[in-house]
Amino acid sequence: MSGHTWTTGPASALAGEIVVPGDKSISHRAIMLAALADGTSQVEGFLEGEDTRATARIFADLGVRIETPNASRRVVHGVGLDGLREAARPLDCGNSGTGMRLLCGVLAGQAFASTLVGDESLSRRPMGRVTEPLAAMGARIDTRDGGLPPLRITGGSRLRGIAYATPVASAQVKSAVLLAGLYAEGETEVREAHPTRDYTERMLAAFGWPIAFEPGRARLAGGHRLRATDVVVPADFSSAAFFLVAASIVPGSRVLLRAVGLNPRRTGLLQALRLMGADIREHAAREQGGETVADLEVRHARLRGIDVPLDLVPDMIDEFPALFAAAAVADGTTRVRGAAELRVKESDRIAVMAEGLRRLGITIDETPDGATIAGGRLDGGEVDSAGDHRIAMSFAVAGAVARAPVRIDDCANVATSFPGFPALARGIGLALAET
Ligand SMILES: O=C(O)C1=C[C@@H](OP(=O)(O)O)[C@@H](O)[C@H](O)C1
Ligand SMILES: C=C(OP(=O)(O)O)C(=O)O
Repeated sequence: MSGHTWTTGPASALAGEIVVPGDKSISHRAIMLAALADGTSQVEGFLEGEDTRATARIFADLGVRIETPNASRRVVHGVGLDGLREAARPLDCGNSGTGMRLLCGVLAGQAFASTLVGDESLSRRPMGRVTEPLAAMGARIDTRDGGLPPLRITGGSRLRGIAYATPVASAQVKSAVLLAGLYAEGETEVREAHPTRDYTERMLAAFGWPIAFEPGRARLAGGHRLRATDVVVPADFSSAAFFLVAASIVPGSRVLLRAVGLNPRRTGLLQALRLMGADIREHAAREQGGETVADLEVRHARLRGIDVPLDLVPDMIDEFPALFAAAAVADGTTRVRGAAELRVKESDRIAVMAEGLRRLGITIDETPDGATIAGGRLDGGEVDSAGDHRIAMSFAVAGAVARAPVRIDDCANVATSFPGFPALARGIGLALAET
């Protein structure tokens, strides 16, 4: 396991080629759909993170045989849509909102009861956003304190399809409803005011389930089967993001990130960084497992502050901690609005980033749905990641251009999405020590 405290020091030019691990969103979904399919599926490029391993462990607890012939590969012996068995213990989603919310949809359709639990952070995250539409479909799910985990899903309910307009831009909510829709009578439709990542839709289609989808709308009916399919998981853009920012801000840098997934619903940060003046080029764009991937070459550039366009927000929702780090060292002011969702992630990412950047001498004003960040020179100091993987990695990157070492506390959860980050970071020249 990676150390719990990191110290980063000033870095000179970053250089090298790296391959970041597999996409977290796709890895979760690959296990879930392969488990519910008829036949055996291979998953290649599976993210060996704690979040996605928790999902695989849960399906094993539900009676699915999952083999690990080697790291980053899973062989999933699907049990068919109605082949899951009641687990002998509560199902532990760990730190993963994606795992818990998508599983809610799957488990609402089972004949048996299940309990979903999570770690301290996940136990504070809102689940009403999935339990409410699932209840409207006929599911019975009990929560703690009006919407928090643990979740007790009664099972055995007859589900009915619904037409649902999501009140928050959330691929997790959309996916939970669509997955319950597999078990529902009639048609299930989800509409979104702001389109979100469409991996559930794409993967359902790849597993042979009839589904119609376009940005902002997805529609399917119950009563079909999933057919085993091999899945190739591309490298996670959200993990690449830290290196895009690092190489952009450290003078003299040139870093090549190989075969990064560039689903348009994920690459808002790429556009935001380019608006800030970043020099990021895409090479050898190609298809891999139904997704576009490309090699990203990033060179140092002088960044300037921007007003982050509102329509980019859902496409970069996990990248705001990294964007805040870039904004902190850019010339001028960066304004983020329309990003209230950041307050209900693994931590309150607006508050935790603001607190840490202030400790490093940056002026930042919080608003309920964003922040105004005055770019400047970072001092050294001590910051707390609040156990949030993306905050820890963002400060590790920011520390490379601070005047003095930055100590980052509570970094163990980086293993949830990006095991091996410290070694890869050191490999391109970041000075990162773990204790
Ligand atoms: O569907 C997914 O795989 C995810 C959706 C997003 O969450 P929301 O649906 O809560 O926006 C994102 O933050 C998370 O990291 C992964
Ligand atoms: C929000 C995240 O994940 P999840 O919701 O799955 O915990 C994330 O990885 O930044």
